[in-house]
Amino acid sequence: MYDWLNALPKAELHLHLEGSLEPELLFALAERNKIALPWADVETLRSAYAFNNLQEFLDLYYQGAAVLRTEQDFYDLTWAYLQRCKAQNVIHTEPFYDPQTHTERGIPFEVALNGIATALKDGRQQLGISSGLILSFLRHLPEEHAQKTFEQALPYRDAFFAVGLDSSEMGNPPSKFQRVFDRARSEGFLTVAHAGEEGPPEYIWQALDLLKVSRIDHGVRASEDPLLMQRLIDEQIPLTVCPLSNTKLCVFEDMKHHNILDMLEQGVKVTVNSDDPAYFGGYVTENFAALHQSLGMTEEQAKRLAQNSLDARLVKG
Ligand SMILES: Nc1ncnc2[nH]cnc12
Ligand SMILES: [Zn+2]
Repeated sequence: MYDWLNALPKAELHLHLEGSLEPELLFALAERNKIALPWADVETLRSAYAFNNLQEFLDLYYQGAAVLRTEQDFYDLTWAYLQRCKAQNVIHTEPFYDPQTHTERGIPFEVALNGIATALKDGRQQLGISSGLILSFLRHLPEEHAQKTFEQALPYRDAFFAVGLDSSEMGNPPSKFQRVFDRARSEGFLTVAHAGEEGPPEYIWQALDLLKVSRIDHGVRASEDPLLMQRLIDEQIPLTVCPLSNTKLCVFEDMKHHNILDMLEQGVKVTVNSDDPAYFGGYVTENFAALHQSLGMTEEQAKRLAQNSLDARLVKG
C-alpha cells in the first residue's frame, strides 16, 4: 500500500539500536542467555507498550536491553535492523547505541561495540547500506560516567564518528555534559544531542551553543520559540524528527497535531526517523505513512523529507 514511500531512497538519522529489539528477538535472546522474563509471552510484552511519557518508555527499554549479553547478541540485533533498512530502501543509517546501558550492568565495553561494528561492516559489504555509529551518553547519569565511557571508547575510535546524548531529558540539560562534549570534539568527533523532545526550547539553544551539535535529535519544541526557529532555518540545522515516537510518548496528543510538515514548509531541515521502532509501531516507512494518513503529506513533501535525510548525513558514502 505504501510502496511509493518504501521506494524513496532515504537515510535514517535517529535510531537507537536497543530500540529496534523486536519482542520476538528479545524472547529468543532471553532463552539463549537463560534469562527469566517477567512477561509470559511476546503478546503480553507487546501489550505493555503503552506509555504516557518518555520515562515510562525508558523504564521498559532498559529492561528489554538486559537480554543483550554477548557480541553475537549485539550482532544479531544490528543485523535484524539492517534487514529492515534493506526492505524499506534505507540506503544509509547513522544509529545510536548507549554503551552505559550495557557497561552499567557488567557487560565489558567492547562486547557491544564489536558486535555492532561487525554487523555494520557486513551491512556495507553484503547489503550495500552505508553507515556511521553514534555513541550516545545517558543524560540521567552523572557527567563523570560519560567521561569515563568516552575514555573507554577512545581505543575503538574508528568504530564511531560522533557522540550523542539521550535518555531522560527533563532536569538533565545539555549544559550538564559540556565538558565531555568539548573533549569529544577536541578528539575530532562530531556531536548530536536529543533536545526539545520533552524539554524546553532552552535545551535546544544549549545543545547548539554549548555542545556545538551538527543536528538536533527531535527538536519539535523549537516551534515554541520564533528566534530559535529563525536560527534553525538560517543555519539549516537538521532536526531528526520521530513522528510515531512523539505520539506514542504523548509529546503530541494525536498525529493530526504533529508539527513536522509545518516546520518543513517554514524551511526547517526536518527529517523522518523511527527512534525505537520495535516499541513505537514501525520503521521509517511506517513513519512516513502516518504523516500521509494523518497530515495529508503529499508525494512532493515526502520527496523533500527523504532528500533532507540524505542531505543531513554526517558520514558520507
Ligand atoms: N526517544 C528517546 N528519547 C530519549 N532517549 C531515548 N533513548 C531511546 N529512545 C529515546
Ligand atoms: Zn531518540
